[in-house]
Amino acid sequence: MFLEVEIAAQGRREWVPSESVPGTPTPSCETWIEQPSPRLPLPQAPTWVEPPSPRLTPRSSSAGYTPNAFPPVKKSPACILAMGRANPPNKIDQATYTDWYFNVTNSSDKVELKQKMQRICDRSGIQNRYSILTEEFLKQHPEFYTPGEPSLEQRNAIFAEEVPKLAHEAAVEAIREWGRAASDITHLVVATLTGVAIPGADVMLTKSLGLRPDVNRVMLYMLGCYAGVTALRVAKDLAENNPSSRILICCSELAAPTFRAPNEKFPYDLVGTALFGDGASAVIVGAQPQPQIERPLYQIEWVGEVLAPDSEKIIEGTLKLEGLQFYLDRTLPSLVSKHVGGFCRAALDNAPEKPGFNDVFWAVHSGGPAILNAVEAALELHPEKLSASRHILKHFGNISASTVLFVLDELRKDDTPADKQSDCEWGIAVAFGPGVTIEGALLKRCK
Ligand SMILES: CC(C)(COP(=O)(O)OP(=O)(O)OC[C@H]1O[C@@H](n2cnc3c(N)ncnc32)[C@H](O)[C@@H]1OP(=O)(O)O)[C@@H](O)C(=O)NCCC(=O)NCCSC(=O)CC(=O)O
Repeated sequence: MFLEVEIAAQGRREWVPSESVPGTPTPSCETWIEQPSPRLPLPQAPTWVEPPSPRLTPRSSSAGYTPNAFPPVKKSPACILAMGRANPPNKIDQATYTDWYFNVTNSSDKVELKQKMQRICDRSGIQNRYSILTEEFLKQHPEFYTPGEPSLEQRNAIFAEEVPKLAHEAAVEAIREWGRAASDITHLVVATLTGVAIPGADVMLTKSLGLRPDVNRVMLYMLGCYAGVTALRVAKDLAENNPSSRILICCSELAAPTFRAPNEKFPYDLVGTALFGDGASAVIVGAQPQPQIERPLYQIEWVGEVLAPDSEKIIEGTLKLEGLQFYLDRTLPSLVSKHVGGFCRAALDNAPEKPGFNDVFWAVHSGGPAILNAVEAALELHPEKLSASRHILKHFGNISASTVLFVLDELRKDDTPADKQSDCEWGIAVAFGPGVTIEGALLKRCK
């Protein structure tokens, strides 16, 4: 217990422990019980015990995965109303990337590591990707690849500008397609794994896009590659609970946080450096589309996520003075393979006909060829089912949270291999990331 006492000599008042004030009785437990404070009521016996949630029950396998407690909303479901994407202008040629990377980081003498990198690039399924990291940029920022050189502060300062800039471009494209004014956006959901800024990219975007100052913002920092679907989940709830709302989602990702010189101690760095690319995606979500003005693309029927048991150490990011260190365990593809089936089955069971895996269209996070192969094999998918995911991997690499939204965007185009899936009414967007988390959305294509 503390008492406020006057320290006369210094003319000020201070809070001191009651034991140090002469004449103050030491409070006993009984004293407290006799004089309950209205601000600290004694605990009451609980009258209602919450049943255990099936989403929080640890499982040894997803075979017994049961859908979560949120059934699809039947009235005014949220729809994707428009989509946009953006990449920086600098295009990487994957075939020559290894030479470029080892030259620019002054590491060409690391012959074995260079050969390993070439093998990873050759097997990456990537032809091109995009990056803000040009040779000129790196000349100005040697701290990005000088071993032991702190670079967190410089990286963050660059990301604080580049992340909203890229998101802005994607958002402008989405708003243009949507056909309404930016000031009609009521909510903004921004996801990124690239740096931390205060205020964040949500504030910069509000200003640069001319959104209303009272736009309601949600910032999703550091989730990982599944955040594109998390943003859809958040937007779905917002749209369905506020039918006139219009939610702008922006995912903006750069590969630069993990860029550094190759190091024998961290072989998984090579995997990230070979796979990750830069890109931003934007999506506008809303319920009750306005006839003649808004053209819904996909209805978001159900969204959910699940944690794979005991998998916290499979994908780990550590923020260091030298940037973000991203550990990717080699068992990730087999872990995805083990759990994706149960999750996707539960998701599809929310569709009226409970369609089979080959009866729907697929937007799978293009995490790497081994991830896509694992999903294809586990679900026994026909090869064309992942054509949009492989197309995005080939032309953009793994763009973290933006990837799955790039794939969804690709799936609505007529002139790509993805059009083989265009006659499926129902589909799934599914992504993976740290946790290990699997997050997915059941979608219905709008005619
Ligand atoms: C890296 C690959 C492209 C390599 O292709 P293959 O598997 O066909 O080829 P391969 O087995 O010969 O592997 C080539 C070389 O890479 C090495 N290698 C493979 N995976 C590795 C890993 N995780 N860590 C360190 N090294 C690895 C192999 O040992 C081999 O080295 P050597 O030749 O010397 O024997 C593929 O394995 C892949 O797609 N892996 C999954 C990548 C991944 O984890 N993606 C998710 C990113 S995280 C994400 O998307 C979510 C998020 O960020 O939130």
